[in-house]
Amino acid sequence: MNQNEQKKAAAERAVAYVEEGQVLGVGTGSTVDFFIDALAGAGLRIPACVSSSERSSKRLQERGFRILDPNEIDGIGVYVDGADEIDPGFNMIKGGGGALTREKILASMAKKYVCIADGSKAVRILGHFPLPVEVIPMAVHAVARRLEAMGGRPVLRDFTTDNGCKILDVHGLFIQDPAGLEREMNQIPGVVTVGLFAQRKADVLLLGTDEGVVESTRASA
Ligand SMILES: O=C[C@H](O)[C@H](O)[C@H](O)COP(=O)(O)O
Repeated sequence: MNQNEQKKAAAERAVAYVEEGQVLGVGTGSTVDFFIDALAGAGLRIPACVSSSERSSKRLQERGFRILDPNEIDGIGVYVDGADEIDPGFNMIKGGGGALTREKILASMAKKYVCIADGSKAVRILGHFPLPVEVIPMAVHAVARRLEAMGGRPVLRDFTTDNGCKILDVHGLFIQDPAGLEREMNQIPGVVTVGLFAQRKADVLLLGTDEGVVESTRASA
């Protein structure tokens, strides 16, 4: 299977995790696009969705799904989203599509996070993929200097997020302590969200591979 076929296979498998009658959390990205299409074809009874981006909301609405503001609900049963990298402990780098802040909010509201990805996303150590950091526009230079002092090489993305903020993609990191780095970067004034998901990890991983979809559950310890 090529990369897109792996994404599609993982996305289609995720439909089995959707709980009928419950509000569904939907992330952002090319793998999630496949998921939305598969969901639309499945004919499940889904009262509404909350989504992590304008892009996904639009795709969902075009396929007949109702979108709610997360402020209108108390929690999410299942949240389905992709990842840019995921390590054996299910720590992730996310935000390649720029939706990291809303993704982190929805992931934090969800009982179960189902991660869908192609095989290239599974890594031993996070950091080959540049780490996205969403930043308040007036703090871009100050935050970039702090990230450089931490050993990274931040590059400003030519992009404005759905929240009106900017993204610094931090190259050159070799992330041996994802939770520690997430905490440390979160403390930098002007940082909205770090695209490291080490405090709220995925619970289930559906990984598309040449041999089919490999399904695994995070060890709770
Ligand atoms: O902001 C985007 C998200 O974190 C995506 O889940 C991530 O970038 C993976 O995207 P894709 O499914 O396109 O590889």
